[in-house]
Amino acid sequence: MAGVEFENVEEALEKGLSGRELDEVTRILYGKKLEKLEIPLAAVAAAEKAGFEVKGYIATAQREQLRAPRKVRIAAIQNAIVLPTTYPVAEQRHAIFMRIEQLIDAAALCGANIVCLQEAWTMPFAFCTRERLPWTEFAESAETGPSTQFLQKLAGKYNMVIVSPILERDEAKDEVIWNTAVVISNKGHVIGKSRKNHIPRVGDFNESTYYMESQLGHPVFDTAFGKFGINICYGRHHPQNWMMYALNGAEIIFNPSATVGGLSEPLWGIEARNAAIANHCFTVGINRVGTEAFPNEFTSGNGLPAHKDFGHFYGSSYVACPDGSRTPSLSRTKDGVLITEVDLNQCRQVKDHWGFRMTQRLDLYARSFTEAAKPDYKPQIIRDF
Ligand SMILES: NC(=O)NCCC(=O)O
Repeated sequence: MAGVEFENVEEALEKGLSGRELDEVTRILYGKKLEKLEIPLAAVAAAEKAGFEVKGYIATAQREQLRAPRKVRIAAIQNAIVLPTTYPVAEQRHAIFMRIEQLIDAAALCGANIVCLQEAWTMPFAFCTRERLPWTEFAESAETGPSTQFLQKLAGKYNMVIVSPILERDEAKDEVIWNTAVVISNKGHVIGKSRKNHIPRVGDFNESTYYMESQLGHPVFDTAFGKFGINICYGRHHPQNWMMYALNGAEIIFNPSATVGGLSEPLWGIEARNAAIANHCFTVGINRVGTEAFPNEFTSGNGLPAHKDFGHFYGSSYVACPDGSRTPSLSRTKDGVLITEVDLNQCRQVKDHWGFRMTQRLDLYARSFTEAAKPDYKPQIIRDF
């Protein structure tokens, strides 16, 4: 989209509505209103100085007699690339590292326990080009690569778990490239990794040129601050993908993404939120911001002229809760840190209330999926002719 980008849906609602009408529209669209979390002055000052946004919310649970509250502060970080895509790879990456350090420092000031970065955060989202060099040079070892080493220091320093979605080169196995999220513990060691399960072949998202679907299943990481899984970007369109992380015990499912307004924006606020409701867990949608232009033109396979940019990455990161409530979004245009204090006890409380797990009938669907996956499957249709 050319010209000035529209800033934020919630701000537009607040400009147009007020009083009881605003409260009712917000309740119906967003669920129970989440209280604001006070952001420490040092974080506000750092954000103002460096030109990013910090917002905070609190998602409560009922008090229980036998379980203490399990409060965890989740930080979702969204950002634009810093240097043009024509700069040397090492310089582009270093500039992003420096920016991410500012954002993580601010998250730490807000007491973040788990931080998740956006998909392929170390690089421009160059997969639209279908070119290999220089973009594949951003790929690195999940266990020992530069971004892992960089984040290990911050994780240890701030006692925070960090989810780092990168372009991985599996140095131990055929040097193949993967779209991977590395999980770094609050002590600074690599706990493990999860890979993207569903690879897009839509619009300019030509990612199947670079990497294949994960063979690692749906790992859930049991960390000092709760159990979570990572459903990378396009996987959010697949309800079964969310469901499998939840069945493996995830209380939080992160959805680090890179997606543009022209393609997916009307779906964005629905999919992660619906997954939180359906699976009795918290979900965290994180999307990059900005417009990234590439040196060479590429086409979108739709008959329109070749072009050099992808369109606008609309940010709008948010957290959705098991009870259907959600935070407002971060900006559509600015880098930002969204801090959400959640009480993980809400997962089981909502599970007991709505009972979707109890009524899910996995055995029925297991049989149906097995049949539907057969090449000679006949859909169950009853015809009126
Ligand atoms: N990165 C990625 O998977 N993007 C696909 C587009 C979308 O799912 O919105």
